[in-house]
Amino acid sequence: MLFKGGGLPHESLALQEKLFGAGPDYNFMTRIERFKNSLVRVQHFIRCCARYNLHDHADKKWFEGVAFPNEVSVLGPHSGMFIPTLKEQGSEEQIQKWVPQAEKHQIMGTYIQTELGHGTFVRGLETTATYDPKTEEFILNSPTLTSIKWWPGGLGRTCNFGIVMALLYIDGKNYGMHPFVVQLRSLKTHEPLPGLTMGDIGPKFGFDTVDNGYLQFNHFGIPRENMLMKYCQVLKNGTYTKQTRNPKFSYGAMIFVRSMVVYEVAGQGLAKACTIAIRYSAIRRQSELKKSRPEPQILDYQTQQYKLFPLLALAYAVWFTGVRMKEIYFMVNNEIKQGHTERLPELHAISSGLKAFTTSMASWGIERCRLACGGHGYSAASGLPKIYVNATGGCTYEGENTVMLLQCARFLMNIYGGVKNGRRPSGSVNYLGERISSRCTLTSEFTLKSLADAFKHRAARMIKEASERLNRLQASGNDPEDSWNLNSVVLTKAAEAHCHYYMVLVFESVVESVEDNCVKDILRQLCQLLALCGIQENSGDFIQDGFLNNDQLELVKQKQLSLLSEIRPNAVLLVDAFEFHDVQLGSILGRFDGNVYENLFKWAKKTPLNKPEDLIHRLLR
Ligand SMILES: CC/C=C\C/C=C\C/C=C\C/C=C\C/C=C\C/C=C\CCCCC(=O)SCCNC(=O)CCNC(=O)[C@H](O)C(C)(C)COP(=O)(O)OP(=O)(O)OC[C@H]1O[C@@H](n2cnc3c(N)ncnc32)[C@H](O)[C@@H]1OP(=O)(O)O
Ligand SMILES: Cc1cc2nc3c(=O)[nH]c(=O)nc-3n(C[C@H](O)[C@H](O)[C@H](O)COP(=O)(O)OP(=O)(O)OC[C@H]3O[C@@H](n4cnc5c(N)ncnc54)[C@H](O)[C@@H]3O)c2cc1C
Repeated sequence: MLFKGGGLPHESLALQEKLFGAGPDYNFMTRIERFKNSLVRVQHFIRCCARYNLHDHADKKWFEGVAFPNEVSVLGPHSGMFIPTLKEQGSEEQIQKWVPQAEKHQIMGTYIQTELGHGTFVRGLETTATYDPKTEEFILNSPTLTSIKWWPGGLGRTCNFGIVMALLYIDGKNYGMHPFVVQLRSLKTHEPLPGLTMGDIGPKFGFDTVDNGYLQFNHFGIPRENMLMKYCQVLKNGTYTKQTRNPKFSYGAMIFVRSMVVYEVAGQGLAKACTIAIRYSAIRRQSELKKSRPEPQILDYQTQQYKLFPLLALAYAVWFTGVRMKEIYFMVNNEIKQGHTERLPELHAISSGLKAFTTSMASWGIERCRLACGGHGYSAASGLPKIYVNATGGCTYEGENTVMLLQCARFLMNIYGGVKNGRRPSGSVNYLGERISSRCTLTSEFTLKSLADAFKHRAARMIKEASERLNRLQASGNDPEDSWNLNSVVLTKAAEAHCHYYMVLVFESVVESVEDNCVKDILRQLCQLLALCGIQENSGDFIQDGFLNNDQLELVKQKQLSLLSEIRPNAVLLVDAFEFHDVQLGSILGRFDGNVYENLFKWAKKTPLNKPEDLIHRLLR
């Protein structure tokens, strides 16, 4: 079982629940109906968790995949950010107080950080939490219009609790950003508590099932015990204490979600889109390949294969990379819990870089899948619009992608600078300490090692050049900040090259680990295609320093084209192997039984615009 691990039993359980599998069609609902319908499913999900004894995060995730297909429910911020932040940043006492209630959904929480005026620049956030030793309270306040909290999922109508990130002030001194547990709504009436102005921020590009909200504090008091105090404490008399700690620990929730997004959002979204487009391309017949012969499946056109098979390879690559990213997160997080924080900067860099690289690629790939489905791809019946709006949110939330690439680049520059001063890098950047061959070893055999080496060369060269350019900009009189900005396009490209290499390397290692020779051969073809397409699309990067020559580029093109024919017989099986149930795809084009046309017709007949009593009918009569 290449993909699912222990998931199937929970998926089957979820599929037995009538409320999840059937019910009203999402595409025919208004935004409010979508939101209400999601809340109904949230409540049912909570009942199911109790009934089936689902406590483990991973088990719940399998269930959620069926209960909330291609959408985020209010449980996302609750279980993905509120609970993890309590667990990671709360003292033992605080964990005991809030986590059990949160896990039983007796309280529902969210993560409240972004403000109207600032999302990216966390140090620019303005909400204040001022300690008053007389009342032993923190007074939360929104001093400006731009300080109003804006965007948190579930804040608008649903959540009664939140973790608020605010600037801690004691005796007029600013101690920086800290997390506070805040009760937002009455547990009896569900009304916002006095001193809070809150609501939903309005319709969005997607995320209709989540009430992203706003929140304004008017000198709102919370008990001293509500600051999360694992790493820092404010004593009753206002004394501030902290353990020797990295101040970036309070950014831990962001690292967690970024690490999960690679698999949960980018990997799943692209794999679903490929499943839909490739299955449909095997059903759809159009035009003539040969005169007087039956119309071919559109998947037999080389151009269609050229559109879709590189995306299929990418979907496998992002999936594997997402699984690896989760493993790294849990490994390094365990080290950190034991006091070893050395790998935090690397974790921050790789999770930021991969979150950005994979969500951008997936977002672009899902749109290409839609285009590859022709007219029917544009219909909501394809399921692709919903998958797209959900996945493309990942390019912005949890750190805007360009900003995240620059964070990754910052780490790469630090490491490269260290190497110049004789330090040995390790982990995901150990190659920066190697002597990189300037001669390309690619031959027509295209071994995975030689392909990965080509990406290693490209990443190492681009990082080196970005670093040298930065130094030159400074040497010519620019200050460090201006030099950084004047170099930032080059820096983002260096970070992308690093992430691209990492992804090829992960895919290569998965192929090498497979024992079944048949599966191994097929995965090798996909991995080759991924790498060859990467070389061709970025050919300038590979020829700029003479690493690759024109003859080799021609070989790359030839091999790419021959791989398309080699992959064709297995293409549908390769998407079936993701094992998405029809409920999870939400697509008529991607139905497992291939019965596309009959169901498109049935679906169109159900559209609300066809209802006879409709106002439009009366207007047109
Ligand atoms: C098996 C499975 C198990 C579990 C799965 C269960 C649950 C999963 C559930 C959910 C997750 C999965 C999927 C998600 C699905 C749906 C998502 C649903 C909803 C969406 C939620 C979205 C929520 C949000 O968006 S919350 C708001 C997020 N906001 C941001 O991300 C803001 C971005 N900005 C920043 O991060 C920073 O401010 C900045 C990095 C841009 C700041 O830069 P600046 O240069 O100003 O940095 P400084 O603060 O000064 O830092 C200087 C040094 O510190 C380093 N640094 C920065 N950040 C970090 C960090 N986080 N950690 C470590 N180090 C950091 C920085 O690099 C500098 O280092 P240097 O050494 O000085 O160079
Ligand atoms: C669907 C969704 C859900 C969300 N959920 C939550 C939530 O639950 N909780 C929460 O607190 N927040 C949430 N957010 C907010 C989200 O985290 C922020 O929108 C995100 O971090 C981006 O910040 P921003 O909006 O300030 O973008 P901006 O920083 O204003 O970005 C605008 C442009 O400026 C550029 N830019 C900004 N800074 C730099 C820089 N230093 N260098 C180069 N370019 C730069 C960016 O690249 C981008 O092109 C959510 C957002 C969305 C879309």
